[in-house]
Amino acid sequence: MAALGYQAEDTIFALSTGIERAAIAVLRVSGAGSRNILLQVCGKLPVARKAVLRKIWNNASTQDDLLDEALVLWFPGPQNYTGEDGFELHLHAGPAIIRAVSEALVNAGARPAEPGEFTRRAFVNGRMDLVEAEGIADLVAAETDGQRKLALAQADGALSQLYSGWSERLKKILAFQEALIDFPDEDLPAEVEEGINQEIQKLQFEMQQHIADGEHGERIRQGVVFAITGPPNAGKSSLLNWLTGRDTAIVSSKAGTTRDALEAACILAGIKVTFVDTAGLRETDDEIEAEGVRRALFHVKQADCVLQMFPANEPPDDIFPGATLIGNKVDIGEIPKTILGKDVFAISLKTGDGLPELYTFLQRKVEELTAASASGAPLLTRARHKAGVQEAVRCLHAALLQDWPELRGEELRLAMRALGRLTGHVGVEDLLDTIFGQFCIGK
Ligand SMILES: Nc1nc2c(c(=O)[nH]1)N(C=O)[C@@H](CNc1ccc(C(=O)N[C@@H](CCC(=O)O)C(=O)O)cc1)CN2
Ligand SMILES: Nc1nc2c(ncn2[C@@H]2O[C@H](COP(=O)(O)OP(=O)(O)OP(=O)(O)O)[C@@H](O)[C@H]2O)c(=O)[nH]1
Repeated sequence: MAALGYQAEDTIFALSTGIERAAIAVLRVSGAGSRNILLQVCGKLPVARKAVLRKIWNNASTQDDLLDEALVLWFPGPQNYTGEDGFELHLHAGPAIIRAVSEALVNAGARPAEPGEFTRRAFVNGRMDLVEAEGIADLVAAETDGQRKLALAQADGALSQLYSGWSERLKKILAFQEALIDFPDEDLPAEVEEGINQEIQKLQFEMQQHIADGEHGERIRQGVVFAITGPPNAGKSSLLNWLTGRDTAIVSSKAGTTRDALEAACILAGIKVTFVDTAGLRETDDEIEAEGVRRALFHVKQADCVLQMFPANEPPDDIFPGATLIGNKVDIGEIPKTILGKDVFAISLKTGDGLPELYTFLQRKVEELTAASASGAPLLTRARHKAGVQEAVRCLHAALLQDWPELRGEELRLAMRALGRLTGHVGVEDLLDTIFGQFCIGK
């Protein structure tokens, strides 16, 4: 199973806790040499899976170099995270202690782990599939409640079950299909073929629905993007600063202050939301400002939602398709209730008028953009999953068009293969370096 250059037989170690100042540091060790290495640094094997207080030595047999007194956990394989022997040292987190104990582990035969190598071993040893492993990476990186829930469902196997459930159903279809090939002369009822077609169509529909809902999963994982646009001096920077509670953007009364797109993120309704404050949109001879306007248009096109702002007494003539209209500075002038039939939020960033209503609206919008699937099925979260499911849909489509049972069976097998590559049950050696290289060290 191991990819070229991947050393599965080494015993690896890493600092699994953060590198900033902390009270405790966990060094995690995994691999066949764990037992001997643990004996060398702490003398005696603790009871399995129980925390015990032990002295840590450079070499326990001579007891001449005491490094720390720490909690030690012995995790014999295969019933543990990686599926191979391992242990943990919960040390006092002084950098000198971490360095000295790391050196002792190297002296005893361990080597530093590559990013994601513990989880890669868990995958290689059959403790989890690829989709679950990706869920663990997302769990470690989760900053918002939305990301946490999504990653947990994935790490717990909900998404894997969806994919392996589809595989199982394909396997059944294939079995019926084989029966049609093997017994062409037996009068198999016409319903069998009809049933096969219906089941393929049903699968295809569910997969397409999963891809469509997947946009929400990708938004939860990567964040929703709101572009704030409008003429110079509308108050875009002021809105951005209010939304994020920080002085991110320069606010000034000189029109054209914001020339480049400025980004700031906050958490709304449990979701990461990035607001992009774009340059004021206007005709300009200034080359730098013109570039700013070009970038603004780019961000507006990319955004999940556009907030189009204008100052009192200057309602826009054009509305971006789908934009939410916000009229600012209601404290100094007129703001129409609607423009071209669209509702307008009248606010004042100076007095705070209308801001609670706008905030509630933005929360609703975020919820709408990241809502769970109607079927309750777990959401797709990555481009890799989307590509895999799309490939399976393509094969099912080809199978439906295929009259020859043998060729149709081949398309069904290709669809199964696409799903198998998702969970890592078939040929993924070429993918592993890319997937696990994105993890942090110690995971
Ligand atoms: N100190 C510490 N905390 C940690 C981890 C760790 O490795 N060390 N984890 C690591 O990422 C996570 C917990 N994940 C784990 C997953 C499985 C097993 C494990 O030993 N599983 C066995 C036995 C299960 C049982 O006792 O019920 C198994 O599944 O067979 C341990 C930790 C989060 N917290
Ligand atoms: N009276 C009043 N002034 C406001 C309000 N909101 C913002 N301003 C002022 O309007 C000016 C422009 O605000 P900005 O937030 O810099 O506007 P902008 O749209 O980012 O402008 P550019 O950077 O030029 O694109 C500043 O002097 C703000 O203090 C408001 O609700 N009422």
